[in-house]
Order: sequence, then C-alpha cells, then structure tokens
Amino acid sequence: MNRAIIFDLDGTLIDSAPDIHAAANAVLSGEDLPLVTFEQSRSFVGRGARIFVERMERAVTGRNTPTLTDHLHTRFLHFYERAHENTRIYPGVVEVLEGLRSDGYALGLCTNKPMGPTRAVLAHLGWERLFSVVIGGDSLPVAKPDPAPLMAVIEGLGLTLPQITYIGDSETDAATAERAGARFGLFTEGYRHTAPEDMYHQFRFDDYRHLPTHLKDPAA
Ligand SMILES: O=C(O)COP(=O)(O)O
Ligand SMILES: [Mg+2]
Repeated sequence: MNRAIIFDLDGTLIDSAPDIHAAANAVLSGEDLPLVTFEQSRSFVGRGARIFVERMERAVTGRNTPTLTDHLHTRFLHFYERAHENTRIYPGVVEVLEGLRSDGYALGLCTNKPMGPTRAVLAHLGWERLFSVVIGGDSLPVAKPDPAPLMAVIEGLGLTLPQITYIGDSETDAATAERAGARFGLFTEGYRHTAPEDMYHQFRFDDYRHLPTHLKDPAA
C-alpha cells in the first residue's frame, strides 16, 4: 500500500485558470498589448510561469523577444502572487485530502507553479500545513516534465517510488510520472489537451469521491 499521495496543483486540486487569466491580462493591458482569451490563457498553463509568458507573448506579438519576455515574466509574477480571489477547490477535494490524512497517508505537492504564488495560494486556502513537502516550478534548476521535481518530493518524504502515487491533470504530469516510473492517477477535469486514453496513467477519475477507491486498488 502507498504511504504518500503526491498531487499536482493547478487543474488538479484547484481551478486557478480564472485568476491566471486575470493576471495575464493585467500584464498585457499594462504594456498596451492585446489581451488573451480565457481559453488561450488556460491552454498556456502546465509548463510553469516562464513558458506561460512565452506562449502568451507569442500569441499577442507573434514572436518572443528575450528582453520583452523577461519584462513580461517579472510583471506576471507580480500579479500572480496576488491572484487567488477566483481560485476554486474542485468539488470533493477537501474531504478526500482529510480522509487520506486520517488514513495515515502523507501528502506531497509537485507543481510547476512558482513557489511564491504557490505559497500564497496555499495560505489563502488555509493549506499551509497540509502538504509535508512542496516543490514548485522554480524550486530546482529543472521543472516537470523532468522527473527530478517528483523525485525530490518523494525523497523529501523519506520514501521510494513504489510507495507513492502521483495525481495530476496534464500531459506534463503524465510525462513526469512516466519518466519517473511512478504510478499515476489522471484527473480528467483539469487543463489537458489530449484525450485521456492517449495519456500515460494507471487509473483516471473525473470525481474526487472516486479517488480513494482507486488508491486502495493495488491492481489499478
Ligand atoms: O504553473 C503551471 O504552469 C502549472 O501548474 P501545475 O503544475 O500545478 O499544473
Ligand atoms: Mg496541472
């Protein structure tokens, strides 16, 4: 049986797309650049803040200019740290996390969101002490889909690969788990672009009430 469950954050535990969209357009309007749609903004999420900004810049200017990317990135981080007013926890998440804790699982967080905004949103949600180990997109020199951040969470928990399951919503998370050789549960209601059946996973779910059953099934 697993000793810990490690979660992705955006699109997995929380729907932060509205706040990320607002932060993106706050940056763009401050620079007199065209705005991005909600759908565009959501499709840029998954590979961390720098790649989000590069995708956004390319969408509105047609290219990436390193000095402008640097500037937009700095401005984005400024707004991102305050962007959680419209962030919502997915239904059933709180009950499941509490249940896992009382069943003796440790909880870890492995997100590509930078640590500043991650800490800010965890504090906003009252989740500062929920996760024993938190690794963000800028915690290490490499980010997901490199498996190093996931391995760092496992190591921080004092565990080994067979003792954990990773839960995430995106192609990035699936690739991270596959490259690490980790058991992966796909939450299908987040920000993926690919059909679930075409993504690496050992089980998938669209409702958090079904997660504990999957976790208890060693064959899943
Ligand atoms: O910030 C991102 O790009 C994605 O964040 P996530 O890894 O929590 O989904
Ligand atoms: Mg995600």
